[in-house]
Amino acid sequence: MGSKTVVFTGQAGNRFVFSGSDNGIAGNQVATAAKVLGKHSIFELSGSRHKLVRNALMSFLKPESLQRFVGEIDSLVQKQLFQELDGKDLVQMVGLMKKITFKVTCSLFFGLPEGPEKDALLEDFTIVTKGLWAVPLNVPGTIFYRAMQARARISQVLTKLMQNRQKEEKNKPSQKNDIISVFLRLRDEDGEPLQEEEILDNFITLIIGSHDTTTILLSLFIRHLSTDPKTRSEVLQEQEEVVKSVEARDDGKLRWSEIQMMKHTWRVAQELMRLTPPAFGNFKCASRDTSFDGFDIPKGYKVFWVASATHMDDKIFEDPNKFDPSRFESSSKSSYPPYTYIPFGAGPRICPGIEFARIEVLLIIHHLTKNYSWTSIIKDEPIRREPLPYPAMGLPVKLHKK
Ligand code: HEM
Repeated sequence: MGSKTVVFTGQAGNRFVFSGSDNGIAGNQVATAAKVLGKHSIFELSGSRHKLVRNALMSFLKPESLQRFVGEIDSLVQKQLFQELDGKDLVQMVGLMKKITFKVTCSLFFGLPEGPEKDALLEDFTIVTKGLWAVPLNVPGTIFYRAMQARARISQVLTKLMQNRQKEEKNKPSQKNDIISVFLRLRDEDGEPLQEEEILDNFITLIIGSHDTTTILLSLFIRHLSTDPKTRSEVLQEQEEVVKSVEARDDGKLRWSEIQMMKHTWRVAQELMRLTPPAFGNFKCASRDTSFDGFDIPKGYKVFWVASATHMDDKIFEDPNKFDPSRFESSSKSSYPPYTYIPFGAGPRICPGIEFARIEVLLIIHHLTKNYSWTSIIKDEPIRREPLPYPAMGLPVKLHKK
């Protein structure tokens, strides 16, 4: 990437990197990602502006708020899943999960209607994501150029969406509480609204931050269930209890209390993220001269933290290569120390989407296991990092309707 970079790999280093800007480490990405996401992206912000944008996101993404949306997320998941799977018995699961997570997110966050515009947007986000770590050469034919062109098209769609909402709100103020409304109503400490470009950069960041990471976790989950009968039967057993609980109610609708019942299913997800973190690590930047453990880190140096170094340390996670979701039971003796299990990062910049990812993953796994079983077409399909850890052939499976 052309930047001098310090790599951190242990608990003490993670604590230093994640503990906030007092240590001289800020959130900035490498130059390419900063251009693709935009200079106002939450990843680029620090101090009070970071707090302002983060608090706005959290007002929508915190568990207390998301509880109100469980019914809506569940309907969106079911609609997308069954629409895509109806009548099919051979499915590429990676592509399917990409489509479903993208459509659910765009509907819930932005109220974006179904149609060709949404499909084109998904294509463009795929192109933009490929450009995140490309060489920043903005000439026709390069990955970066294509990413910037796709970003321009995405900007047009999202700007139109924002402007329409602004007009609607002017004519008839509503109580809408999606992300667009949250950002349009947001005021800084001087009472000023955010500029259109600031909102836009953060919408793009939000979709990019949520899309591949959640798709990877779902793909790993679906892949694992087809190869590990013990885990499959444990997950199925828990999901059958959830089905009973939902069916015992008159309206037959899944609620927050049922999400809370899916504890083991989430532990399986946690263990999958320990072994294969969807985000291998992330870049930050030294905002001033600083030092760690006697080593100087000059201002401007990039800092990169790596999740697997602690996730696979046998002094932290006993028998680290063993797949064992029980490590995450709250009663577990082998509870891990802070700053060692970091699939979502840690500290003031810890991923704000954890709870949304948890709900979405649990609902998709719930409806898949309730309605289908599946077998992998490619035995032991490898995971390839390019740089994100996806099943190498897109995870084709044979579906069996229950
Ligand atoms: C399994 C799913 C996910 C994983 C593994 C994941 C992982 C991460 C990681 C590693 C970071 C960087 C933390 C750092 O460098 O300090 C991050 C930040 C972020 N994530 Fe996620 N994420 C996931 C889902 C989501 C979702 C669903 C959303 C949005 C709804 C989201 C939005 C963000 C945002 C906005 C940031 C930047 C936070 C800040 O700088 O304050 N992520 N995520």
